[in-house]
Amino acid sequence: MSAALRPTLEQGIATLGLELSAAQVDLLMQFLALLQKWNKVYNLTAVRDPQEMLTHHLLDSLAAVAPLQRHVRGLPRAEGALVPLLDVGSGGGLPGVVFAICCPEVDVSCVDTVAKKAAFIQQAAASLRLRNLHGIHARVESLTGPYAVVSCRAFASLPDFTSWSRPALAADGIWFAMKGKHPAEEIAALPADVHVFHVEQLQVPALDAERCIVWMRQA
Ligand SMILES: C[S@@+](CC[C@H](N)C(=O)[O-])C[C@H]1O[C@@H](n2cnc3c(N)ncnc32)[C@H](O)[C@@H]1O
Repeated sequence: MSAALRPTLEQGIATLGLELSAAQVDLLMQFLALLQKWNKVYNLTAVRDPQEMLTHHLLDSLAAVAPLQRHVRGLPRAEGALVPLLDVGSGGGLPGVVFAICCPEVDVSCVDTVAKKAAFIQQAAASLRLRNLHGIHARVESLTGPYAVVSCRAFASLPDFTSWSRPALAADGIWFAMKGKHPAEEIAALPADVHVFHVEQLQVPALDAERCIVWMRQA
């Protein structure tokens, strides 16, 4: 059934200007199928309609891929070394699994307090053969890094996200928070030692909604 959604996915990828191989598109479709299958058992996301899963989850996460790639490709790193990224409160793997599929140069750890969600990520890593994807069952507050990038989507307020994940962030790392409309009040509530250096507007294909990435670093 989800094969019928492939043209919409491919159209979205083209609109976003992403250069993904046919194998990566296959993996995104397989991930969508896994999410649909295991959502019935594990209750991974409230979104149940496959078309809506594609637009609200996959395309929404894909909209953040080019900004992430731009950042990661600008980082100095030894040849073959992967950039460690922690996706906080990843739930059913959004955006973490999408990042692992689209950015092989990034090593993605998805942390969630709910055991079955972390187990789903481990299962997805095994069945999609993604060696750069890991599920961690923990509270983010208990993790230490260092991660060069700490991301989240639909997780918590910016003050909570940054204070809970600060021990996991590398000294020169960045926070990458996916948000709806510009979160001016949350930004105003951040402590002085968290510096917002960019709020980047995103356009999600086939979704008429406001989206942005709040880029932050330790001041
Ligand atoms: C609203 S869901 C968002 C899931 C996913 N990021 C998405 O965009 O669909 C928030 C997730 O954060 C997890 N969570 C809440 N508090 C957490 C904590 N302190 N550490 C790690 N995960 C947490 C929840 O279990 C839940 O799966």
